[in-house]
Amino acid sequence: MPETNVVVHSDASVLAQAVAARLIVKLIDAQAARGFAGVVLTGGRVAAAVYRAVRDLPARDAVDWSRVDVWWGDERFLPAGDPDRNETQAREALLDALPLDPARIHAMPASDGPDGSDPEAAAARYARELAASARPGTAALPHFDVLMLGVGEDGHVASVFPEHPVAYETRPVSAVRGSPKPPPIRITLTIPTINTAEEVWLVAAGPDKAGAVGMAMAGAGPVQVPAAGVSGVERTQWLLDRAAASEVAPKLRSLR
Ligand SMILES: O=C(O)[C@H](O)[C@@H](O)[C@H](O)[C@H](O)COP(=O)(O)O
Repeated sequence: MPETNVVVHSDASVLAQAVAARLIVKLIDAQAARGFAGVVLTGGRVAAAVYRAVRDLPARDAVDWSRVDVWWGDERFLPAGDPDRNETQAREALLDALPLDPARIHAMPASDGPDGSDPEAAAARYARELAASARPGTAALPHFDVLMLGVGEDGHVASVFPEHPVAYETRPVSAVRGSPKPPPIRITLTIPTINTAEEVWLVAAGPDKAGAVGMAMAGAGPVQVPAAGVSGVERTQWLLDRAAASEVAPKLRSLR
């Protein structure tokens, strides 16, 4: 039976440190169990703080980074190297400091890549890349040990926005046009794909996220609040600071 944990930390800085430590342990355990680990990164300020905390933790060297597959949950559809790309920000905050196998860093296509400015073609390309790394016996997806998500003020996760057509998508990867959060064109894993991850971590900090987090945990619909529609096969972790947890029913919290 999948479980849901809610862990509330005192502030955004402690949250980032705690999530970084949790991620390192998760990757170590995954490698001990299966020899490799798959992590799905996201974008945003909270995620970037976690990446910097991982970079600065000496325990990071306990992970065999050469056997970690790095995927993205979503990407802003911009030219390669654009500072607003989630890949660019993750590389600057963490990945460039790690002895990763470049072939195991699976960035989503850029808008100046092989598919040019066609986000649908780029989304299809990423779906093929996922399928090429799929677990034996599954159709289309690799094993994601942990899939990280930020939470938007409107309740979006990755680039699945409330009431947006992408919230109904069942294909593994989708283009997103008209994103309410700039830039307007993105690529995203869809909710069904997100929900194949062994663990889904929703990481949120600050009072502006309290409403979305509160609604998601109070049973809002997944189209109105996409954060309500995600869960890990084994575990869903809500990793919050006190401000983001301020509208979560006290009985659902485990204060740290
Ligand atoms: O491309 C993006 O912007 C992210 O993938 C997005 O889903 C982000 O995680 C949330 O909007 C939270 O962002 P903050 O942590 O900056 O609030």
